[in-house]
Amino acid sequence: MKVYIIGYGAIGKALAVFLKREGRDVTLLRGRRGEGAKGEVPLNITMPDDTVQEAAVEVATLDAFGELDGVVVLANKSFGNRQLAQSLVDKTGHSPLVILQNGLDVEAPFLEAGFKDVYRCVLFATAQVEDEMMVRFKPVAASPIGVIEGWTEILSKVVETLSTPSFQFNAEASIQEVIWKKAIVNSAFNSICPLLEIDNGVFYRNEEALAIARQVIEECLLVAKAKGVQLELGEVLNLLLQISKSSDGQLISTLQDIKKHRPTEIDTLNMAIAAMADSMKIGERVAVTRALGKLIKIKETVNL
Ligand SMILES: NC(=O)C1=CN([C@@H]2O[C@H](COP(=O)(O)OP(=O)(O)OC[C@H]3O[C@@H](n4cnc5c(N)ncnc54)[C@H](OP(=O)(O)O)[C@@H]3O)[C@@H](O)[C@H]2O)C=CC1
Ligand SMILES: CC(C)(CO)C(=O)C(=O)O
Repeated sequence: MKVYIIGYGAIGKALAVFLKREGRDVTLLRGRRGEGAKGEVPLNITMPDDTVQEAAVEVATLDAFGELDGVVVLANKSFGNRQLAQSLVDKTGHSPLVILQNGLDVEAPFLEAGFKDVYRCVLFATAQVEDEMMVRFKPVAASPIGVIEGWTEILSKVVETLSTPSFQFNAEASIQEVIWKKAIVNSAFNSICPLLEIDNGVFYRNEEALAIARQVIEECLLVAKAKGVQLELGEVLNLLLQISKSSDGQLISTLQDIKKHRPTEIDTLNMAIAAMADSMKIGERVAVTRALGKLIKIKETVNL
């Protein structure tokens, strides 16, 4: 199956190089319409052992294609989803749409636009753009993909099509639990670290920062529970500490975005949790999560 990856960023470039090197048919599409021309671009991915994987990948714009027939992977930032859903709705036909993004309800714009074959991936890998042609990539574990709307047979095909030795995926039956667990952890990382202007290791180095993260997690767990997703405090705290240790010294995406004067994904993290809590009339129970999210919104706006 042909693979179209939307989003010429860290994750999109890494995935495209690994697929190309395995001989798969892959095209990287610019997420923002009209930017960039069609052609082969040499991309380099630096692995944790400092070896470099290189491939020339076809890069094109979305408007170069009338139809996208294959697997369509979204590796763009979630704030672009509403506009992308409109650009893609008449192009994808029965092609499965696989969303590789952090956050809650990121699939909503596609479901509302009538997409019928939608899969969600929770990424357990980190990628950082070093320069336009170079990305540093670190796999942490296989990244689970689950069905939002679609079929388990197609899910298996998607997992097989996207997996390579360097970037592995697996099929996950309980994807909502994994989505929530990661989104809760991100609501702590992506708000507290940028506000402190500090790297991800802060939670295992500093007890007071960890105490605030714990408050965020406790609040988010109430919302998850009200949504029918049961998670234990201990398992979410463990994931936070595990990521804090394994990405010690690295800057979370929201802090990188703020430093580069770009919009952030906080609307699909803390602000999404606050909005869900409001809609279930438990808005007053997520005061810390909401306040941290609002501070990020202010930091983002004054910085743009
Ligand atoms: N990098 C990481 O370590 C991790 C990333 N993730 C998630 O993966 C997703 C991709 O992240 P990452 O690759 O790091 O992000 P990058 O910022 O590196 O790349 C994202 C790409 O999204 C596209 N984009 C930006 N704005 C818009 C828009 N308004 N509409 C459409 N497309 C847009 C751009 O591509 P173009 O130039 O083609 O427009 C951009 O290069 C995010 O949801 C992130 O949270 C999750 C875990 C780890
Ligand atoms: C927490 C982390 C680093 C894990 O991959 C992440 O999700 C991000 O960079 O946004």
